[in-house]
Amino acid sequence: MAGLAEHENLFKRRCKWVNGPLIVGAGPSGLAVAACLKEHGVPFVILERSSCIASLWQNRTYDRLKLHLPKQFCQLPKLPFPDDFPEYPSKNQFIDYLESYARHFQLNPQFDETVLSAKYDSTCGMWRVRTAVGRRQAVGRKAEAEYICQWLVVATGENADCVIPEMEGLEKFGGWAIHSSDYRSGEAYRGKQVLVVGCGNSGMEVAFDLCHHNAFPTMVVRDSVHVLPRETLGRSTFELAVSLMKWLPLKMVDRVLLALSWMTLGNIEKLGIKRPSQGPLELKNTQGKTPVLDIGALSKIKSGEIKVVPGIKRFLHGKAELVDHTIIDVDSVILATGYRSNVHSWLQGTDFFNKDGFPRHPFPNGWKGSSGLYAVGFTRRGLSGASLDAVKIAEDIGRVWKEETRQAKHIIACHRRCTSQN
Ligand SMILES: Cc1cc2nc3c(=O)[nH]c(=O)nc-3n(C[C@H](O)[C@H](O)[C@H](O)COP(=O)(O)OP(=O)(O)OC[C@H]3O[C@@H](n4cnc5c(N)ncnc54)[C@H](O)[C@@H]3O)c2cc1C
Ligand SMILES: NC(=O)C1=CN([C@@H]2O[C@H](COP(=O)(O)OP(=O)(O)OC[C@H]3O[C@@H](n4cnc5c(N)ncnc54)[C@H](OP(=O)(O)O)[C@@H]3O)[C@@H](O)[C@H]2O)C=CC1
Ligand SMILES: O=C(O)C(=O)Cc1c[nH]c2ccccc12
Repeated sequence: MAGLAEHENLFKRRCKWVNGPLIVGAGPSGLAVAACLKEHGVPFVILERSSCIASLWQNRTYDRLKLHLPKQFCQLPKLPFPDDFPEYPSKNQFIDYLESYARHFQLNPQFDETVLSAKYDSTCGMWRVRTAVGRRQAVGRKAEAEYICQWLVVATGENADCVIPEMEGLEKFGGWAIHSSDYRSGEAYRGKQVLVVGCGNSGMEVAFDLCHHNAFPTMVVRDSVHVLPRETLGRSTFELAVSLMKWLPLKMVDRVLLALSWMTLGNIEKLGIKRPSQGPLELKNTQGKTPVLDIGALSKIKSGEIKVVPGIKRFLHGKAELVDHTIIDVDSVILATGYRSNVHSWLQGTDFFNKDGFPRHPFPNGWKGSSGLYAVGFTRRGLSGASLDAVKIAEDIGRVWKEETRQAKHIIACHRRCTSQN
């Protein structure tokens, strides 16, 4: 009976055959794979839950945001940034580039379509992907669709959902409490005591922006973090690290980076910011924890404009109690507590992804699963990692596509010959 009900559901949904791969997500990763597939002559469908490309960049970032790696590490395959872009493009320049990238390659994602589930059907050797069609905020029942495809490319990103930790008493706090992805600028916080929870790149940059709007930020550093200057000796620290990696082992590069950071930033432990025991690149590679590339927050911490406090024990009305039992006044809270992958909420029946929604096999082996499954943008290596994945995936699918097309043409030609002879 369950089988019959499932069949009836299938007929109620719109069912579509995808000629080529189905790509889930129209962020930089999904766009990069699609552009590379175009170059190989492979058709595809891109599904995107929001109403625009690169929704993380367009809808969930603050105004002050700039790329924090130099531009050559952030451009997508096959189309470089315009020559007049600065070393660190602004968020709007990056969005303009992505829009022109999508136009140039005529990628045309299907917007407002959220993938609800995807499962490999071994009886037909195809992926079955269920979606909800319509705006996320739309009221009423949404239409559903089902796609059948040979290849499934997961491009939903490392930052698909916000991490909002459970914090005792937050419901009693009474003031504004938002995630950093909802923060645009410090304009609305002028003169306010703002508690920024988290000290990754988002926490640091939000606290820095708040200073520029005459708010009074206090940043929670519950554990440890690496802070590196964005530039060392007039050169990008990241670029320097990439160059050193060609000659030195990772641990040695970490030591050089830490020595150079000490020269530029001084001893940050004196400011209440403990450094992790692993080096910055080692920590990024093993745990995915990105070092902070400082654009000015540290000097605000030194000057006392940004205060640093240890972890939070609980919230009270208009206040926060810290783990050292100090109680501080707080008008607003910004949770710069990071993001997580959402792959587990929709991809079923495969152990290719681990419990955190990242490929089980780390870089450079996490881009290809079995049965036509691929992952792009889960290398914890930012946009350059996504570009590397995209090129490999398109080559791999392109090879099979070419062979299958050749075989299909051969069969059609044989069929034509047979029918013309009879
Ligand atoms: C604030 C911020 C700044 C960053 N700056 C840099 C930088 O300077 N340099 C760098 O290299 N990296 C940077 N990163 C890393 C970042 O991960 C990449 O920049 C990039 O956005 C990743 O692209 P993506 O396409 O993999 O993921 P995303 O940009 O997150 O795109 C994924 C897309 O999938 C869609 N999606 C998710 N779930 C579904 C579903 N179920 N159905 C349909 N669609 C779905 C989402 O709506 C989204 O549009 C930054 C990240 C953040 C948060
Ligand atoms: N300019 C740029 O290009 C920018 C890039 N980014 C990138 O975006 C990605 C996400 O960055 P970000 O949003 O900062 O997230 P991260 O995951 O890097 O940082 C989250 C922070 O929140 C802290 N945290 C989590 N839960 C709690 C809690 N309950 N109490 C106290 N602290 C908590 C974490 O501490 P702990 O480590 O102890 O868990 C950590 O300091 C990164 O890759 C980053 O590099 C972000 C902003 C700007
Ligand atoms: O900004 C990010 O989140 C990135 O992942 C970019 C990035 C890739 N490798 C790094 C090493 C050090 C600092 C940032 C990055």
